[in-house]
Amino acid sequence: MDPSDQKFFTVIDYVIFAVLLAASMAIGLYYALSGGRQRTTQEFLMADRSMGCLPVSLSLIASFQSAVAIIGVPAEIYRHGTQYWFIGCAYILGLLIPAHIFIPVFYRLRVSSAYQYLELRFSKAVRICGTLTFIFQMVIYMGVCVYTPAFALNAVTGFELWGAVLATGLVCTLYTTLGGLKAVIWTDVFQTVVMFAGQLAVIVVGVQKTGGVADVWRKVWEGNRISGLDLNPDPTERHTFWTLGVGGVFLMLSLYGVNQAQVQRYLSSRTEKEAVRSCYMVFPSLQLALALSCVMGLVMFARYCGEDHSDKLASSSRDAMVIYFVMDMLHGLPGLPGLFIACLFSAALSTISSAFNSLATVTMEDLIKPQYPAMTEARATLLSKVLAMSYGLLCLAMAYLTHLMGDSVLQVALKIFGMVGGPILGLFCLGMFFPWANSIGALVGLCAGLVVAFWLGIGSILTRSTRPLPLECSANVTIAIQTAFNNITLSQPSGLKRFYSLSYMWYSGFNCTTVILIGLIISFLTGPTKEEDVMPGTLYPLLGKLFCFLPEHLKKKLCCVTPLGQTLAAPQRQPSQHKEGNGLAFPQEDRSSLEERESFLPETLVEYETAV
Ligand SMILES: O=C(O)CCCC[C@@H]1SC[C@@H]2NC(=O)N[C@@H]21
Ligand code: NA
Repeated sequence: MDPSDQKFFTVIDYVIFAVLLAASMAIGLYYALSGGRQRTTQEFLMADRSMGCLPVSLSLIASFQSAVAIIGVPAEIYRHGTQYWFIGCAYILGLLIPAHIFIPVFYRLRVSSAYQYLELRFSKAVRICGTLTFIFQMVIYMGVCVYTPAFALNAVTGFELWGAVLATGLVCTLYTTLGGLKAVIWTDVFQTVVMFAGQLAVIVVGVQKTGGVADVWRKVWEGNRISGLDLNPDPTERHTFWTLGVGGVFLMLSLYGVNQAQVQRYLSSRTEKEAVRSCYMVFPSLQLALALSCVMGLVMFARYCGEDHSDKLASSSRDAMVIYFVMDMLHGLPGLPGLFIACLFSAALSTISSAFNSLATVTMEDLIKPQYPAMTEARATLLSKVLAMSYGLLCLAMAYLTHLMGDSVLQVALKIFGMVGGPILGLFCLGMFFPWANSIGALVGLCAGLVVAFWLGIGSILTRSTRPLPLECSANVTIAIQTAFNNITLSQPSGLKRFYSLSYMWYSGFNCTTVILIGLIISFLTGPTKEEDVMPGTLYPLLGKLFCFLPEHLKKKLCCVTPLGQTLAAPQRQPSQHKEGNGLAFPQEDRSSLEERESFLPETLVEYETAV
């Protein structure tokens, strides 16, 4: 099927795509004109802290399930087999730890941005560095997310590339700017449904066109795409149970534990229990999303492995071949290509809108408001909208930068999370689990972690050794030859080369550990913080729980055993606060008022304790 002459899209397909954009716009407009009409930052950025756990859980998934996963994961499965599916094992701890450690800490401090925690625990400088690192990470990630669907479509169907990027970027910027977090969450819900529907349609049609489930399974099995449990402990092995199941936990924590986009959703929940429940509800839907994209890769393998499509497939980039497969399956079924396009752009829009909104929030809360505490609510809300708009335009520029990256988009996205998200995760862990850590240690730890992360990341790109091609799709090659082929041990890299060949799935864990180690060493060298000097509510007694077998007096000396801080009541009005309404008051109070607030036990804490 030659892309040029095929008429891919009938009118109905364009209509479906247009309906998706229009529906997203409508939701944005609805929230701009209803409720508080987005007149306060409390509503615009925090959805009035009124959200239920179902929309929040679907929005949590949508934030980091973009076209990158929908295109990148099937391409991954097609080339390397189902080893990647083991990342699903990382979802267990990757969601339990955020639910029972990070959410309680953030929720009880009643912060609006995750980085306020860093000021409470360390200092304003640490907060600003954390915020800037987050902004850097999300701006690059946004570029990948806008670019992926548009580029892949253009490569296969000639679908107007920059027109699609502009349409996506503008529609997304508009409804995010108009409707705030409420609009972003509800469009995420709608877009997640479209995302699942589109992938399901491709799988059903694909299986049916490839001779049914039995045939698909046989072809996939013979092409040995079903990877077994690979327990190879070698950390330079790209995908094994350890790199995905354990390394993946750190990746998940950097996203679902401390990433502002997710923290903002937890904080927009009605109660702490709702936030914890929404985190639990992410698990089944995330497994479903992973299964859909993996099965899509298997069906694609079954479809093409027998026949020789390698010339056409090889011509387009590895990621675009997924679109090639989809168009091959769906063309001639009016409406379905349009549904998949809508699915692709829904995945992109829901991620980009979350990124815009979280970027506007942290820029407002962490960089601007502390400088202008007397800013009026109206001006602050207007500025937040201007920020959402400007981040939208910046993202289009980043999309062009992605054009130059060239690697598989899934790999690029996961590397960004590992290189930048890992150190941020390390910063929060340093603050929450180690009472001795001080501000200097945190700052030096973060900087050192970022330097090492970029040294490793860039080093791995520059020294990318041409590993033996993975199992090619020649079904008739006997497994013996394949395994022999795969076991060709390249001259095992040594020293620095070995360091550069660390699997990218270990980046999050490696960089997080670097920040913690360096942060602790510097803290001890510059005078460790005493536990009683730490702001209450900013420590989690992880070490106390891990060493629960130690006698009490040893535990007291060794590590913090203070129970987790209590839910602090809604922040009192402060003289410095602006006149209208109680905007995003965050705990700038001095220690005394915090202790005073600690005195009573607000309902949410009791509720939470009984729930868990
Ligand atoms: O889809 C993307 O935009 C990024 C790729 C997936 C990011 C990680 S992988 C583990 C977790 N599961 C998801 O669906 N997203 C995150
Ligand atoms: Na998404």
